[in-house]
Amino acid sequence: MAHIDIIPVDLPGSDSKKPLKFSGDIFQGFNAPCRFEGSVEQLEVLGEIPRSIDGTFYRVMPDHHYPPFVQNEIHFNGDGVISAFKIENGECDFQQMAVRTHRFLAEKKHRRALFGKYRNAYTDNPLVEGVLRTISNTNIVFHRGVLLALKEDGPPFAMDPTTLETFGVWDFQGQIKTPTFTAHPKFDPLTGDMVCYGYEAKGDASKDIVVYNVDKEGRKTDEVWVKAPWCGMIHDIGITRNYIIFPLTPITVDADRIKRGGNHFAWQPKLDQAYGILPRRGAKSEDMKWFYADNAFHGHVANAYENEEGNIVIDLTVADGNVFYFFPPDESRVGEPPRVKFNSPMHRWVFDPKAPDGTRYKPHELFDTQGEFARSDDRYLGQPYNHFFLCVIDPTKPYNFQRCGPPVGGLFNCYGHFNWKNHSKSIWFAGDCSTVQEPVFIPRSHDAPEGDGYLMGLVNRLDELRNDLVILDTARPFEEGPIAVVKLPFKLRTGLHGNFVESKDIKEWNERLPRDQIPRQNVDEVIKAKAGSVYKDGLKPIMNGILQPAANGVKGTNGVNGGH
Ligand SMILES: C/C=C/c1ccc(O)c(OC)c1
Ligand SMILES: [Fe+2]
Repeated sequence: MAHIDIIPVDLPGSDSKKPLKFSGDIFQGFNAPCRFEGSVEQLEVLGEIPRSIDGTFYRVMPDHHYPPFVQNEIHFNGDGVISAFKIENGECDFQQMAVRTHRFLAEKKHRRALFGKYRNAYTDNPLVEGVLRTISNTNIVFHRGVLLALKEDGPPFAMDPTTLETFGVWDFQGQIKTPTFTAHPKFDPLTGDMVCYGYEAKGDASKDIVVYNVDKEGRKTDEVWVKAPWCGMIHDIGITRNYIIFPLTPITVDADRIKRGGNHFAWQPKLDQAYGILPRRGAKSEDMKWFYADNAFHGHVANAYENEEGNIVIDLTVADGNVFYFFPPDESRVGEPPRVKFNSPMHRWVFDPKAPDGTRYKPHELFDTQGEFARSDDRYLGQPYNHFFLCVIDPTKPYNFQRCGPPVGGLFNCYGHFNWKNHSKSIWFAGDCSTVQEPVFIPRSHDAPEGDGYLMGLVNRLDELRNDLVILDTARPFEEGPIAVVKLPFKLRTGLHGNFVESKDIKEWNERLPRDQIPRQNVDEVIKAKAGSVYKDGLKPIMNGILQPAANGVKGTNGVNGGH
């Protein structure tokens, strides 16, 4: 009788011809891989999309293209995929494309994962030593005719707003070459300036922060290098007319932990939170001041401004524990269950920019709600304002655990409209099988009052494994529900940030900056390994958590079988 050999099972990421298989809890239920690129014209619309909405809602989600080979992989380490909802004449067309990062292209060539842990190059397959490993999965912004897909560990990738084609790394015409660039640049509506920065700007674990101003003509007008009191995450900032505020979160970076193949970040339960204050124009390194407050975890900034006394007001959600459970403290005991419930009200801080470095503060005021992903009317960015919007967690509302399982991506079950003026709240509950993703605010018209317009965002229908794009009218109580629901015939995944871009801005820039004049990256060139980048200290990359000292002067081998 014929004998059938069973082929031994290879490690994921090996050269075997085994078909892809995703396993592990970050790929379950609503967060099952999407990996879709393409378009759907004329999505089904319930209700009516206001005809005055003429533009595209771009948003980004992490979506691993290949199954990871590292243990305890995290959602934040997935390839950036851009979804675009183009709205015109009451209709909506959908388009989706992965950002062609160097990492994505290198893995695509080999048809498997080659990059290891989140922000840890020591865990990569030696095949891709020195290849740029950022994945552009955190924000997507429009800047002078291009979309910039952003992740704070690397430079921006530019894309075509119309086709979602990736042009390549964007260095602002050679003006910005630092290795890291924030996912939260701020656009001042009064001056047209872009305020941006990079932390860990001199490599892993460096305390150096670089801060830039790019003016409305695209010229870099300011560059200042400052030091943080420790190397920690600076994910988002606030700007006022004259200052930049840098929330520094007590989640820190340790070079040795990284070299051992550990996590990039670890939560520090005993460390303060800090706020760096820097003048926006003409600042020198020594102008940076740091204020401190008790340990807590920063969410996103709603807005910031200077009040009549010349003090800095900054509003952001702040949680009372480590929201990033996947970056536990170094000393945390194995098997200790991560905390899942936090208080995360909107915090208002009022800082005196003339107070001495090291001054301690308490929150000035709290807005009683539980939420994250604050948005406000971008026409008022950096100026006195009243309206903000949040993804809200209302634990008193029902959740159908039986049908939906654990709420993937967090139990944000409402959109909220808040007003500082009278502390009013208006809340839409998305339903007992639904959660919501970060919304965008669209003004009703250019001269509409602050906060008057529409809130647009993706709802996860956890029972149907589908997304809806909902539109709420901010002039009506949110309790009345959306005025339009755009039905996507399939599901995406938990996303991060997005922005709405008006069609007229895209058209105008298509004329100012013809697409064929934008240089394109060369795929073969960008995925070529640039040897010696991170391993120069005598260590070679590790796989599956095992450190391997490099043989004298010998670089890592070809990585067959995952390089173990
Ligand atoms: C709320 C999200 C924050 C965030 C911070 C750092 C990251 O690398 C990231 O990747 C998707 C997300
Ligand atoms: Fe963010």
